[in-house]
Amino acid sequence: MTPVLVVAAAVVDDLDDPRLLLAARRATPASLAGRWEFPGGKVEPGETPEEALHRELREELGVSVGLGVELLGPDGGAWQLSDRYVMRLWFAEVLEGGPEPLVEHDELRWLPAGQWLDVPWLDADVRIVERLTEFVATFSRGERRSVGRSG
Ligand SMILES: Nc1nc2c([nH]c(=O)n2[C@H]2C[C@H](O)[C@@H](COP(=O)(O)OP(=O)(O)OP(=O)(O)O)O2)c(=O)[nH]1
Repeated sequence: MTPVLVVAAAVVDDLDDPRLLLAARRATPASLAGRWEFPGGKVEPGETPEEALHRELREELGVSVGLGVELLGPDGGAWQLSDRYVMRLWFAEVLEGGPEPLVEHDELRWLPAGQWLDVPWLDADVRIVERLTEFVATFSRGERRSVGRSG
């Protein structure tokens, strides 16, 4: 069976110099409640992944965002979450709105640099947060600190 595509965002305070990372604590379903994740969700038929991501962030957090670069994963460019789900993840910056935990989440937290791994992420997200941390550190050492601005 082809895995379902989930799209999500590493929302940071500033795409040009990311320090704070937004983590969202799941309220549902019971099996995932209390664990932290990247806001996002499944791509609906007829949507591009980027359209789905903008919709999910509006619905879940009440924000509109600008997208940065995609954090490519080891599984054909994506991140296998389980037998059923594969995820693609983009950096994003809030352009308008909250963010607030409107649905699915009961808490949002801006994690400071150096503390991005300090909440109990969903199991499949741990290696992604590790990669994200490395990626941002590499950028910060380079001349250009931006993690992009693509739409
Ligand atoms: N959004 C999101 N889902 C994740 C992450 N890590 C992870 O394992 N998942 C899993 C949890 C879910 O079993 C699955 C689908 O995500 P979802 O439940 O947010 O999708 P959705 O909002 O479209 O769901 P639904 O309520 O419409 O059914 O992906 C993550 O970082 N973000």
